[in-house]
Amino acid sequence: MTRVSVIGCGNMGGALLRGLARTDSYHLTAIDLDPDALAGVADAADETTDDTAAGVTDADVVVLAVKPNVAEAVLGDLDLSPDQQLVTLAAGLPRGFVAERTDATVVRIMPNLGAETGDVAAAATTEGLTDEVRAMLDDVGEFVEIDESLMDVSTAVNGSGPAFAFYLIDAMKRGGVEGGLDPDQAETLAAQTFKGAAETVLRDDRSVDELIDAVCSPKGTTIEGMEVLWDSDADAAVVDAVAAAEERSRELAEAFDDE
Ligand SMILES: NC(=O)C1=CN([C@@H]2O[C@H](COP(=O)(O)OP(=O)(O)OC[C@H]3O[C@@H](n4cnc5c(N)ncnc54)[C@H](O)[C@@H]3O)[C@@H](O)[C@H]2O)C=CC1
Ligand SMILES: O=C(O)[C@@H]1CCC=N1
Repeated sequence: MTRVSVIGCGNMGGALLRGLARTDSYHLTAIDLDPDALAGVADAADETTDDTAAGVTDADVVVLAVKPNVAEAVLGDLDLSPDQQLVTLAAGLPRGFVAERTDATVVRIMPNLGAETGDVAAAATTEGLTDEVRAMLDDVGEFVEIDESLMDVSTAVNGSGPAFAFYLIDAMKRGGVEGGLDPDQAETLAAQTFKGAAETVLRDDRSVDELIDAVCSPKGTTIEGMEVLWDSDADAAVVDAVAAAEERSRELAEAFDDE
């Protein structure tokens, strides 16, 4: 059983804890200064504490899931040994910045909120990635190994990506509501449609263009909607959103270069 301590049990740390708790492979310690955050993950964790130093002592893997601007202070409270793994997931926080402040083996990852349901899309730096962390990421979804230079774009695509997907689901829902569907039913239909389409892209050998073709019957309904999308800048707006998030990740990283 791998002992995992998660420091910072907010949106991301909480999702990871709940995802790992779905398996029986982990002893989970939740660490946070906020009692409400600890109460929110009490069902998933085996232990909860606001004592960071004590909470990480016996951990095989320590996950640093606090905001980037408090990471340095938290690292100062840790005294980890070389046989421990430190997983950092803060946007923009360079792996080297963390590695300079701990004796533990450090890997940088960019997960997303899908961890909660076992559907994470995560990227991990090849540097510092161990089989123990690979197994953890496997247990909460899918991951790819990348060079750290690609972490900013990964942060945009799969870290921020759920927000972009929520936005698109909401637009689809709005279309349904405008056509007269009940809002709850429209949300179910829109969200389940995105889920099914995502599964198809992941499992089917056909390209996205071929899959679009498979939905478009000749002179049918879909082609009418696709013509509207192809004539719009919808795809360019999504590409721009990814670029803006990527740029912000770079800016966050620059703040650590100055130190
Ligand atoms: N929210 C998301 O979808 C994703 C977030 N991330 C990264 O995860 C990190 C956390 O983000 P969120 O979960 O969204 O933030 P959050 O604000 O929801 O959670 C942060 C938690 O850290 C706790 N905390 C603050 N100082 C602490 C300390 N000294 N010791 C222990 N706990 C402390 C807070 O009480 C809070 O519960 C960030 O670095 C972010 O870049 C990465 C991928 C996705
Ligand atoms: O918005 C953020 O900065 C964090 C990192 C990726 C998702 N949420």
